[in-house]
Amino acid sequence: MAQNTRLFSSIPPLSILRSSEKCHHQSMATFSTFCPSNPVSLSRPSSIFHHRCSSRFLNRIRSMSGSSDVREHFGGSIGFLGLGIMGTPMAMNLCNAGFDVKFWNRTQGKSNQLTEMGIKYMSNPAELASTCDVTFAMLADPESAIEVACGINGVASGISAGKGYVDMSTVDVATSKLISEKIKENGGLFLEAPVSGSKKPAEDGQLIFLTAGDLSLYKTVSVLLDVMGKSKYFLGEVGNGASMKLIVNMIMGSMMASFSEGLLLSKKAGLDPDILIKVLSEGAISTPMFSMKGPSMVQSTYPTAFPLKHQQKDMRLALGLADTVSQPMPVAVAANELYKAAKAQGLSDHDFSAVIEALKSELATS
Ligand SMILES: NC(=O)C1=CN([C@@H]2O[C@H](COP(=O)(O)OP(=O)(O)OC[C@H]3O[C@@H](n4cnc5c(N)ncnc54)[C@H](OP(=O)(O)O)[C@@H]3O)[C@@H](O)[C@H]2O)C=CC1
Ligand SMILES: O=CC(=O)O
Repeated sequence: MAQNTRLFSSIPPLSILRSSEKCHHQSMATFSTFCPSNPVSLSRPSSIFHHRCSSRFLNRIRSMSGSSDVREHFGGSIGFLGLGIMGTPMAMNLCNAGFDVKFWNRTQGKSNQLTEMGIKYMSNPAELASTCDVTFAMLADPESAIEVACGINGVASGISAGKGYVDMSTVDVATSKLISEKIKENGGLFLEAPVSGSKKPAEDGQLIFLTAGDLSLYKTVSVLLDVMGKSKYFLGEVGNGASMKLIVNMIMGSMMASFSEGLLLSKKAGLDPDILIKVLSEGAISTPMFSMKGPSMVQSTYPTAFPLKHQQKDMRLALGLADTVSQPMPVAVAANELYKAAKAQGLSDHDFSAVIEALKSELATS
């Protein structure tokens, strides 16, 4: 107990500001971007904010599709880099809400859906960043995030004063800081904004943004984050968003490994795994992840929403984060070994729930 007190007392107090209505931020006048007629006062100084979108306001923004209203909230042009499982629906939501969107993807052929919607393809990230007011990226991993931002014809070589770069890829703190420095050296503003939520929340505009970095850019793009998501946090210094995301995904990855173990044990013990899923859904450890992924796991099918290779990347990066603060991570280390084994079995591009296959292989050889 005493140890816990010491651990948490070293963390600055979080004054997370909540709003039940998107336009009724209870304590922050500076965040009235969407609702200028609704100024509110700053009750406590803080660099950490949380805004929840009210469905009423969200529906209004979404119903503005194609209308000029939406441009009153953000009149600039938007670049989008990385049209994978997540990037494609996110870019489509921005376009459907009436914003002016252009894009680039490494493999041009994968983005036909967007070209068919009339979204213009730019020849490289530098050209995209130089012609857009704000450029978003949703890339696979630290390597691709660095290459696209800092490489030849990268965002940093196209960006200039007043333009913003928002990197939503899940990366580690060092990568995010490196990209931030490069963008700032070239006069741009930087916001890291990894997301919690998978393919379906991306399609439905229900993501949770974990942002950090330039506060003015956060304010500028708030309306765009609200089109793509249901909730957003501003967590202060660059690196805090990355860390928060890695911790969330480390927990998720460990939970999935443990869930897999339970499903297999129920079967071995002569129980029906489908009933286990039902029991879990009714109790205190109920989670949408178990209810949504469990039935297909029982059928040994893993339709990809969150690729297993990305979950293993997040486990690895979260363990790296723990290393920097010398925290032992026995549960996550064990789970990471399973994801590595699943990758070695060729399951990288399957959904991360395919980690159960690595356990099945262990059982078969034990
Ligand atoms: N899927 C999910 O449920 C979630 C994913 N995330 C995170 O979001 C990010 C994107 O995930 P997701 O959309 O699933 O991933 P995908 O694997 O579907 O897409 C990855 C994207 O990165 C691009 N890319 C990969 N390597 C390079 C490179 N070297 N240079 C340029 N572009 C590259 C790919 O381009 P190309 O088409 O050419 O291959 C593609 O556009 C990841 O960081 C992931 O961890 C976060 C929340 C949920
Ligand atoms: O990063 C994955 C997610 O589901 O969140």
